[in-house]
Amino acid sequence: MPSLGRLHLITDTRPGRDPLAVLRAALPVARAELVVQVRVTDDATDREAYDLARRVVALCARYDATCLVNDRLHVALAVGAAGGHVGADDLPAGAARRVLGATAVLGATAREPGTAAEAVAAGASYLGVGPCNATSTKDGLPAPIGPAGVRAVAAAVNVPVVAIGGVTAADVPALLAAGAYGVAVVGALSGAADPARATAELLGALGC
Ligand SMILES: Cc1ncc(COP(=O)(O)OP(=O)(O)O)c(N)n1
Ligand SMILES: Cc1ncsc1CCOP(=O)(O)O
Ligand SMILES: [Mg+2]
Repeated sequence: MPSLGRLHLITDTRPGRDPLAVLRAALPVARAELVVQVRVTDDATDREAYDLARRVVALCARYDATCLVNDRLHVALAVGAAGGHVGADDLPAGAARRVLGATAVLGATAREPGTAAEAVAAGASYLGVGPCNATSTKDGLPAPIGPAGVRAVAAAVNVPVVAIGGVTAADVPALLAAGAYGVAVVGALSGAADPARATAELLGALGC
């Protein structure tokens, strides 16, 4: 399996956003370093998730980028995505691994070392760790864990740790120093005036 990309772009399907335009800007810059996670709002239908994921898989294939699907693993399988990402309200990591198969990329959300180690033992191949900072992109999150929280999780596992939550290029050096392998962003790219440039800034900070 090729190594996991370090820059994870999570689709922003909120009203007024254009996730495919952001993706088209980011892909030529980040290419195989980009992991695109198709994340739709909870009220989106499976058909809407499928239609978006199918288009993302096709775009990613042109650049050797990786497409994952958040939550809806049946959609991941249906579109031939490389894998999926699950959290506390989704299938447990072990069940997700059984659904996706042994070779798929499987991300699991973790905020502290104990649950992180459990997720890895159950089959997670990377961890999404956060929220690192405050974010307006997702409601109901616990308090930010900052680089210190990322450090605690990274020290407890032997899979890539992807830091998430209000992450900007300015945060990346401290997150890497804490043991993060990469970062996952919504707003830093979706809200950027120039998403291609913002992609290049994030990659530069990641040392890619
Ligand atoms: C890389 C990454 N990390 C964490 C999450 C959050 O997943 P989850 O806790 O299941 O919340 P939702 O994204 O499903 O609302 C993620 N998606 N990606
Ligand atoms: C889905 C998710 N899970 C934890 S924070 C977050 C949102 C990340 O978005 P942003 O990069 O805009 O803070
Ligand atoms: Mg989820």
